[in-house]
Order: sequence, then structure tokens, then C-alpha cells
Amino acid sequence: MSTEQTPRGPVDSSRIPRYAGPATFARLPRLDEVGSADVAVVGVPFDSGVSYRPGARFGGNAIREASRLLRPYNPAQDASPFALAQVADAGDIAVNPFNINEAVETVEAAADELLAGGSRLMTLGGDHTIALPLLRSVAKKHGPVALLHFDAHLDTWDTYFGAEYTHGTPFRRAVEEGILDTEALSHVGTRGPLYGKQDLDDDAKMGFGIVTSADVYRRGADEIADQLRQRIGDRPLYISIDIDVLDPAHAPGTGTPEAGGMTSRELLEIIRGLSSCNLVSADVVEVAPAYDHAEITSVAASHTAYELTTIMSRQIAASKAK
Ligand SMILES: N=C(N)NCCCC(=O)O
Ligand SMILES: [Zn+2]
Ligand SMILES: [Zn+2]
Repeated sequence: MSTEQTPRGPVDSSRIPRYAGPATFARLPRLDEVGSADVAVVGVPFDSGVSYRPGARFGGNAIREASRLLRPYNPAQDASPFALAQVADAGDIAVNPFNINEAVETVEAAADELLAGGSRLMTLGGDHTIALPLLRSVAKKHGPVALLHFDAHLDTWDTYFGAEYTHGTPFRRAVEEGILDTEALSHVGTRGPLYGKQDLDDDAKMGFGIVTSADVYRRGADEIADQLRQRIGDRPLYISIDIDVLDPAHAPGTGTPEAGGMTSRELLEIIRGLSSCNLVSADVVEVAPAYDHAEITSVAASHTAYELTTIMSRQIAASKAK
């Protein structure tokens, strides 16, 4: 089992140029090369749930490409995430692009299998629809989880064109299904026009707190992270990051961009401030490379996934040391 052995790390970029060969996340080994992993990085090439620009089905591979430049030591968290735990790239979950309900079931079943192997998941979307089956799977293992949702949007709307499973509705479904711990739900980076004031009332009734992108700007990343940490406590935590939480200047490559967003520095700093939380799995979604330029969005997403992976690896190492 990988858990007893020295983890196999990324390809050495001082020997093999980092632009050579097929891309895995951070040049890590594939899951089938190591047998099992403590953290499985998995792609979900699915974007049939979007309400505006399509293209997030290409997000996972764009993030892998952009992640070639990540290095093994993370100074911001003083950790070498790929040495502390076995992190591996589990490839993509192949889902039906023509049947959303079936796709949602497929993601849940595949996540169940990866989690059963003892892994935590670092999922690369895909559109935000996929957060629902991922949360279902995580809740089967941990019970209702705390949720930190970084997004310009609430994603607690009811239906679109009568469809229940879309990228604007996963968190309402999750609350209805009782798979979230309603004492510890927060949106971060929220901004932009809504359908009506009722959207906010509904959202508050579901139990969500809101930290807007303007709150982050005014109060700063450290204070926001402190506040979020207090709310979460030691609950099992799932972090879902819609890359459109970033300003379009920091993440143009996404399907429903909104002006006035956070900087990538603010996002990374808030995540680092959560490093003591019990992060059981995470996703980074809504990267749509067709609207990107110079990999701006996928680089930001790769660093975001790197910080999340570092948190999980540190915790795995700490729990093994006990
Ligand atoms: N989850 C994302 N990215 N967007 C939701 C937008 C829903 C709407 O079109 O109103
Ligand atoms: Zn969004
Ligand atoms: Zn979203």
C-alpha cells in the first residue's frame, strides 16, 4: 500500500524538461502506476449543465497542462505535499455528455470507488453540476459536511428550464438531500446581479453565510480566513472552488464571468489560512480554456488545486504520525 511506502513524486523537471511528455497534474504519477493514493486528482470532463458559455469539459486537461510548472516544495505552507502523502492523477471520469442525470450518477459511483480506496479527492471540473455527486459521495463517508463555496454565484437556484441538475443548482439540491452540515455553510466571493432579492432570502434560509468579493477586498484575506475557520471548527470540510470567483482579469477562461471579483492572490491566501481545517475533499471547476488567454485561468486553477492538495497531504501526514 502506498500509505506505508515512500510516496512516488512528480517527474524530475531538472532531468526531463517540464514541457515534455503527456500531462498529469503537477507531473505526478498516474494512479495505476502507484496502485493507491492518499489524494487522488481526478478530472470530470463534463459541461452539459451550463447556462451560458460551454467549454468547461476541457478544463481538467487545461489545468493539468498549466500545472507542469508547479514545483514540489510549497513555501507558503512550508510543506512538500507530494512527499508527505501519495498524490496521484486518477485520470478522468468518463461521463455521458447527452444525459445529465446519468452523468451525475456516474460521477457519484466513480467518486465512491476512489474514496473507498482511502483517498481524498481533488477534482478538476467540469462545470459546477459535478459538485452535487461529489458531495453525495463524501457525505456517505463522513456524514453531512461543512461547505466552503468560492464562487461569484450562489448556485442555490432551484431549476433551469425545468432541469434540477445544472451548474446553478448543486447546493440547493445538496441542502435538500441533507448532505451538508447547515451550521457551517459559506459562500465566498459572491457578487453580481441576481434574479431577485428572493434569491438571497432563499439562500439564507438554507443556512448559507455570504462573504462577498467586496468584503474580501475591504477586510482582507487573513481576517476572512479567521472568520471562516471559526465557523468550520473541526467539522469535515469540503471546499468547492468555481474559478469564476476570480475577477475576469484573473480568470477570463470561464463560462459565466462577473466583474468585480477577487484576485488570485486573495484566493490563495484565504485557502492557506484554512490549512488547519479538516479538508476531506475539494474541487476546482468551471475552467473553460476556449475563453482563456496565455493560460491565465488554468495557471490560477493549477495553483489553487496545489494549495488544496497541500492542505490534504499535510493532514494525512499528521494523522499518520499520531
Ligand atoms: N456555476 C456557475 N458558474 N454559474 C451559475 C450561473 C447560473 C446562471 O446562469 O444564472
Ligand atoms: Zn460561478
Ligand atoms: Zn458555480
